[in-house]
Amino acid sequence: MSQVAFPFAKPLYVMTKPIGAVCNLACDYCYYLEKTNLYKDTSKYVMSDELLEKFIREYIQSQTMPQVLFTWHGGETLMRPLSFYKRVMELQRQYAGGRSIDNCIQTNGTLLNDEWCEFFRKNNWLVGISIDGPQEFHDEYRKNRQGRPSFVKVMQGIQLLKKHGVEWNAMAVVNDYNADYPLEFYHFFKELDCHYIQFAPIVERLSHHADGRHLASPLQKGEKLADFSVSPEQWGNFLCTLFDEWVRNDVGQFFIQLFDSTLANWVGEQPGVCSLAKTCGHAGVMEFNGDVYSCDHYVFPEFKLGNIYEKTLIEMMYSDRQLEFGQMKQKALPTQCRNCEFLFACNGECPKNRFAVTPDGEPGLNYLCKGYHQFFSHVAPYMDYMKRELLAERAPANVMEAIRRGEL
Ligand SMILES: C[S@@+](CC[C@H](N)C(=O)[O-])C[C@H]1O[C@@H](n2cnc3c(N)ncnc32)[C@H](O)[C@@H]1O
Ligand code: SF4
Ligand code: SF4
Ligand code: SF4
Repeated sequence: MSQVAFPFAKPLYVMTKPIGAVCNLACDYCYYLEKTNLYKDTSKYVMSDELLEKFIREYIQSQTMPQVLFTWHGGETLMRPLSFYKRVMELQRQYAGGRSIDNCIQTNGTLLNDEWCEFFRKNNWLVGISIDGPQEFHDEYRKNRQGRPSFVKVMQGIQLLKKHGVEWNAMAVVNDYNADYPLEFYHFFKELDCHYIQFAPIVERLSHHADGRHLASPLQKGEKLADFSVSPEQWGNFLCTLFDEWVRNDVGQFFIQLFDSTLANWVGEQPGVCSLAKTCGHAGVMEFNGDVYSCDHYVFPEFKLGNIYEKTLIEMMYSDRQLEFGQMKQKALPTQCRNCEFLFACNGECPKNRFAVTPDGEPGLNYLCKGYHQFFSHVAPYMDYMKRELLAERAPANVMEAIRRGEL
């Protein structure tokens, strides 16, 4: 058995895939859908009741903190019946042992109905809805297998969540198609009265695997970029334009995860988004059959940590392999990043995107580097201002007034 670090100052965090990669949609850019190919000997990608109970018990008992966060992820989480999640609640109550338990669930929103919403409201679940902005942008890639778009259903789902007073936030991806319209995008979310927004860049490379998967593993070199990927220039312009609007009008009202995380790094706090953190490996993933992987974006055979029937969650999440996976983010930084004035904010971003080469030929540069560098340079004076306000125990939102006074 590998060495296990104990006790833990941080919560142990493992996202769960109760229906594996199975989904009622087939979004063109999805990194997860093709993971069913890893489990070809199964026809049912469904977590058993036995595994669910084992996971819930062990997950709760592995925590050293009084709060426990469960995250239900997919595939499409709502393809499990409501009875599955009612059972989750039952088991959590049974094994809570005095801890306070929170749940969040990520969904495409198309299967929501009154019953689901009542359940989420009653049990205080946080619902993450994937929606890529206005209809034209969303429907470009978020379709079902027959090519039918999903926007109308997602919007019906959001209306139901609102009607029932369910707490929800939006997850939007930025791709080649929607990246040039940051303000249309942002206004759409503001009109929806969505105050917590996560924007994630789409970066994927194509490859051929014998089992039928077609997205490249981070270990593969020289693979072709997928057309739906956002370009570094688009990403930089998207973030800067969005930031300009937000910093003038919406600080403290609308929370854009990447901006909050940038500010966190500016003041030396832990950022909320892993891509800007110093290390990786804090969030594992457990598949429907108990297989545990290093990260949701590293569900590849070479990054499997084991199976919960063979090793404990603690053994896997605190194994040497996982600790190395976490450190690799820093250790593998190219010289350009090590010398970069914004390393403290960027940390070289996600290692999965580090397939570019620096101008002097060193591999391992982040493909989005140019976009991030543009963004950090652009926001630096505002971040400096907000940092000063925070350090003086004043509200960072004062930055808006400073801009109006012409100080920035
Ligand atoms: C894989 S889905 C699973 C949960 C659920 N089916 C949903 O769509 O919300 C989780 C999130 O990943 C996003 N996503 C899909 N493919 C992506 C990719 N290639 N890169 C980054 N995010 C991606 C989706 O838009 C979604 O917000
Ligand atoms: S709805 Fe979610 S899991 Fe399904 S294809 Fe789209 S992004 Fe992937
Ligand atoms: S590999 Fe990327 S997605 Fe995974 S923890 Fe690291 S930064 Fe986050
Ligand atoms: S901006 Fe570019 S050079 Fe600087 S840390 Fe980020 S990826 Fe590296």
